[in-house]
Amino acid sequence: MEKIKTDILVIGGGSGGLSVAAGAVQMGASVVLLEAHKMGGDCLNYGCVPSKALIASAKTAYAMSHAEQYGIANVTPQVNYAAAKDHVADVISQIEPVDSQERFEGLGVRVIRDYGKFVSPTVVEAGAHRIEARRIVIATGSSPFVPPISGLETVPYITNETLWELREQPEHLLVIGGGPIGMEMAQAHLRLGSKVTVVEGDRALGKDDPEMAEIVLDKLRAEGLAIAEGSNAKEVRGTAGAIEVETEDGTVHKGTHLLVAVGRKANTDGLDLDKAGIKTTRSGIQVDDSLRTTNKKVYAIGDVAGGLQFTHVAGYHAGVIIRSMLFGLPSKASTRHIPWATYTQPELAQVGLTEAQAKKEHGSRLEVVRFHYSHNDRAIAERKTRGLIKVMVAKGKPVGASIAGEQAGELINLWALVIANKMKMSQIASMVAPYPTIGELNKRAAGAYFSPRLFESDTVKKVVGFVQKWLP
Ligand SMILES: Cc1cc2nc3c(=O)[nH]c(=O)nc-3n(C[C@H](O)[C@H](O)[C@H](O)COP(=O)(O)OP(=O)(O)OC[C@H]3O[C@@H](n4cnc5c(N)ncnc54)[C@H](O)[C@@H]3O)c2cc1C
Ligand SMILES: NC(=O)c1ccc[n+]([C@@H]2O[C@H](COP(=O)([O-])OP(=O)(O)OC[C@H]3O[C@@H](n4cnc5c(N)ncnc54)[C@H](O)[C@@H]3O)[C@@H](O)[C@H]2O)c1
Repeated sequence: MEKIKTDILVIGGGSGGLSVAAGAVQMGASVVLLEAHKMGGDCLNYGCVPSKALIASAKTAYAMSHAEQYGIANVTPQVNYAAAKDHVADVISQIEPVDSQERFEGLGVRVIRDYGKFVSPTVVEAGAHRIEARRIVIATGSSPFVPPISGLETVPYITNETLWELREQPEHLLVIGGGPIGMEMAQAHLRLGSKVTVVEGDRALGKDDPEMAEIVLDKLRAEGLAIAEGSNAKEVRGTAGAIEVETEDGTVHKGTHLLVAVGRKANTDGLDLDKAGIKTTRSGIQVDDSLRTTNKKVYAIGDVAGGLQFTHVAGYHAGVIIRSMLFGLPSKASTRHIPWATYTQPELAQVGLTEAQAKKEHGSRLEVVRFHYSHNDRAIAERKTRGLIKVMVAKGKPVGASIAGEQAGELINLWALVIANKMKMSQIASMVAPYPTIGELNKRAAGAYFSPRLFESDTVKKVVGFVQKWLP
């Protein structure tokens, strides 16, 4: 058994772990990184990257069959599902070097490709290595949650881990779960030519503002997606190619393939957390505001910490703990300014408070401004007028923004900056945006906030009238 002493030990080489390792080693700490499976974790190998690559194939197919509105004949795309998966694999391979063992070793990180488990509060064992560290970071991510649906264990089903290996195009894909994974993959498959049925126990895209989610769901339905909401899957049966999902109300949905996307389970099994005095909750490892576990020398970040589960959150967490681990400075994680986006078309994005949350928090002080995509010239030119931006404002400052529409995931960036820095609506209104861009929507939302103050105010009218009388 090789004994290693290090400043920082990172368990898990995904979005969170790699960010900590790269940052810490480049600032002078000695770092050991354990990765039991693939460098890059879920995002690169089974999550964000492959899903967005498949969405790109699906968008292309959809554009080909909906070209007529631009004066180009519609064509039926000849989809080669296996080739689309080759495209997905190629995209992963282009990004892979950034997360590779070679790159991290080049930075000075000692990378051990083995599974880590605690043997004491400051010592972790990984294969033939025993690593003692001053600070330990658990960044082991999450895995697909397999729900206790009767019969599921007997039926072949796909998760986000196995979807990318599937080469035969599903004739009819059944999706259990209408969250971001379910809806992104449902629309992608629909546009690639599969029939798709989503079975959702509650409300599809249920973590987002219902008014905004409905804009996206309307479009998905119009494209031909079958979405059964309020339909909890109770039983699954059948064999490969002939699968049935029965919901609690007795409805039976039939399909050829089944994708299960009902949320995530934190990867804590096998870490022997009890040997290090680390407690867990139902959603993951218990952490305080500074992302410390119940063992003060151990931090947990990213999906395993059980909060918002996004790559940019794992990266943000890395920054928060580097400040405290390397410089001993107080550092707290907040969720207030964290945006997210779902990459259906139209996209759905959120930062800060939703309208309902803002009403609860700010009551009568809250003003909600809305601006529709149908008034944006670029959206009209592109024929992408389905969409809405909604900004929640309290005392002149945005406290939340929700966007459904073309490039919502890009547009939300501005509001993430504004909310993170507690900026005012007047600062957005003073921005000059190039014409004609979809991005003008952001400025027009600020305009919608000020318009009534300027154009419907008797005082303004009186002042202008008075000045005009006297101006030479
Ligand atoms: C289909 C899908 C699409 C997604 N799309 C997006 C998106 O568009 N945008 C977005 O922001 N987020 C997206 N996400 C979420 C994103 O992938 C995760 O939030 C992110 O990967 C979490 O990073 P992490 O570092 O916490 O965990 P991971 O990236 O999963 O990394 C954890 C790593 O730890 C390793 N590991 C686990 N246990 C051990 C152990 N004991 N010893 C050693 N190594 C271990 C694992 O092998 C893994 O490599 C998506 C997720 C899925 C499933
Ligand atoms: N664009 C992105 O950033 C992106 C994309 C995909 C995933 N992700 C991340 O991955 C996480 C997990 O995504 P997800 O979609 O698996 O989870 P989710 O928790 O967001 O959604 C799961 C859905 O499944 C439903 N459900 C649960 N049990 C059911 C049952 N028996 N029958 C029918 N419906 C059932 C739930 O009501 C819920 O709506 C997300 O929360 C997000 O953090 C992000």
